[in-house]
Amino acid sequence: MTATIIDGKSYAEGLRARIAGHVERLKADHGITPGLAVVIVGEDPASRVYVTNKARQTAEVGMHSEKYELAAEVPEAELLALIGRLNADPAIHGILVQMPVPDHIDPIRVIEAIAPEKDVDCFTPANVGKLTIGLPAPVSCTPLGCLMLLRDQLGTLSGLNAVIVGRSNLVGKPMAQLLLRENCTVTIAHSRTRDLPALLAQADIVVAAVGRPLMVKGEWLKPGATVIDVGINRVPAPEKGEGKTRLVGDVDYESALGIAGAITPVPGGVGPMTIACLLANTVTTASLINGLVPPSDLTP
Ligand SMILES: Nc1nc(=O)c2c([nH]1)NC[C@@H]1CN(c3ccc(C(=O)N[C@@H](CCC(=O)O)C(=O)O)cc3)C=[N+]21
Repeated sequence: MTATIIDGKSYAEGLRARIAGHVERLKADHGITPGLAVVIVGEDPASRVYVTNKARQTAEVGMHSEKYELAAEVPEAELLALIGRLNADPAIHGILVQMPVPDHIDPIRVIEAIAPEKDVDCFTPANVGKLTIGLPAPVSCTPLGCLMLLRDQLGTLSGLNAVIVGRSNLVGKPMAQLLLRENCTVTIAHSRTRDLPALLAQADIVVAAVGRPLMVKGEWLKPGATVIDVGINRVPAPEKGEGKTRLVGDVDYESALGIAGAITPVPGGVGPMTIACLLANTVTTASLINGLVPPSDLTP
């Protein structure tokens, strides 16, 4: 048996087309152009390319896009002041500060400065709380993208065993909340978990989000499991030439292919969904800020 490849890139394209339709309607019916501001601090070239891609895709779906590139040594107060101006700007409905920020800046202070109604990452305590009790609010982009792919693949998730590998605030914890809402039986495994293979042998759904290249082995999986690989690890690829690299996930893809029922590739799986869900969240916040019900196909 060979696993179905879950094409996140193509699902994300379709999602962006739907988002463009919602943006069109918000403009035509309500005079609202959803606006997203992306803020990056420092010179990391990979992050810059990635922020540029976000800005481009934002514009492509018809939204207003702003990009702020601050020097690595910018004082924390200056970043907080920018966030304050974006909070007050009626043209902006979503604010994303690219993480991580340089060491002299406290990420918690940055997150807490973002107005929860514009927090398209779902990083603020207010939105994490809303996610937990199921109130309408933006939902963490990567977990939302994973959930959309899982539903598309499986239909109902009710009653399935889901094992999430990784307990980060960014992915593992919000993913657990979303899967609980879907009536999955949820286990969060992490670096201190005693017997990961024994847990995975029971898992109908595996979400791997530990940031360790190729850690989850195909032999550990329950035959037919649906595997969502969140890892995006850049590793050396001497076969491509000296100094070259390639992207791999947290799952040992080659060995998983013969055992899983379905699996997301890296690249082309979860990554493109994360960006599309960022745009989806900006439509959601633009709707909520204006007292409108957000489109139901963009929220869990
Ligand atoms: N406030 C904040 N929110 C984030 O959501 C956030 C962040 N900070 N900091 C960095 C991480 C990383 N992240 C990615 C999203 C998409 C791809 C993506 O599209 N990847 C492509 C490949 C890209 C390539 O080729 O390098 C793929 O998987 O197919 C990658 C990485 C969002 N992050």
